[in-house]
Amino acid sequence: MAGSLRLPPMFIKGFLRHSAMTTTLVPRLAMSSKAAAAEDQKKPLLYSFWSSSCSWRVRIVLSFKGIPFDLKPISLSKRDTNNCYTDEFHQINPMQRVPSLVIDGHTLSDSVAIMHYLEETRPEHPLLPESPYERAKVREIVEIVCSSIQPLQNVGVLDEVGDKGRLKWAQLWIKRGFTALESVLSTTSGKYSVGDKITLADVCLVPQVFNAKRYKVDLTPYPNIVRLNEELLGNPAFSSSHPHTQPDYIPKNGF
Ligand SMILES: O=C(O)/C=C/C(=O)CC(=O)CC(=O)O
Repeated sequence: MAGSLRLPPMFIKGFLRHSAMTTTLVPRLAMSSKAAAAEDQKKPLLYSFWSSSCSWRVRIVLSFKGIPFDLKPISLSKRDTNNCYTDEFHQINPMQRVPSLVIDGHTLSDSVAIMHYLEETRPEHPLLPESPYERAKVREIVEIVCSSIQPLQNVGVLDEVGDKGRLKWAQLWIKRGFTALESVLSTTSGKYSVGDKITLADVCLVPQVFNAKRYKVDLTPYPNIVRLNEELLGNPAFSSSHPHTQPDYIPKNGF
């Protein structure tokens, strides 16, 4: 895992705000300037927004696999000047949302595609189990979050729903999906969502719980989800990439 993960979050946050926004703090401090320049050249660039659950998925995978990267904040809000709705950003992400990752000479978009690319090209610290059955269960959980929950409650959809109904709408789809997830997890989970190793299922679960809290969903009916979320937030790959550690994080309404 990335060597920066043991630094206190406040140090990381302060450093990121005033530096090149890289997650490779400790390795870089120990590097010669020539080695650091070579490292910079091949480092992936992640376009990310602090509150985007899809961006957090990719940050977790990069951290878990120990892949150093640079980060460029792109906002999902039209009110911000660095928003994703510019012609320039359209060239990077045709859906005009985050995340996008520039890596190996390619520009990739859509968090699930990016996660699989990283898993296939950087198999160290695997995030898919070996058994086909367990892989299928991981993919089932990934699908529940990434197809049946998050797309129905993302900011673009909620903006269309409007201020009056947005909280109720977000809660409806999160609760529906969490009821299914809770049932799946009751048969698949060990220490983590599928067995005792961290997988892509966990990578998708934690950011979705963050969204659930944001939209004030009562998590009492979902004890497995709550237990797994607490366990995973103790892992450095999840805590170091948390939205509240991001350089573009703006505390708002206590969230
Ligand atoms: O890359 C994806 O899988 C999806 C991205 C989005 O829907 C944008 C986003 O991050 C919205 C959110 O999580 O609030």
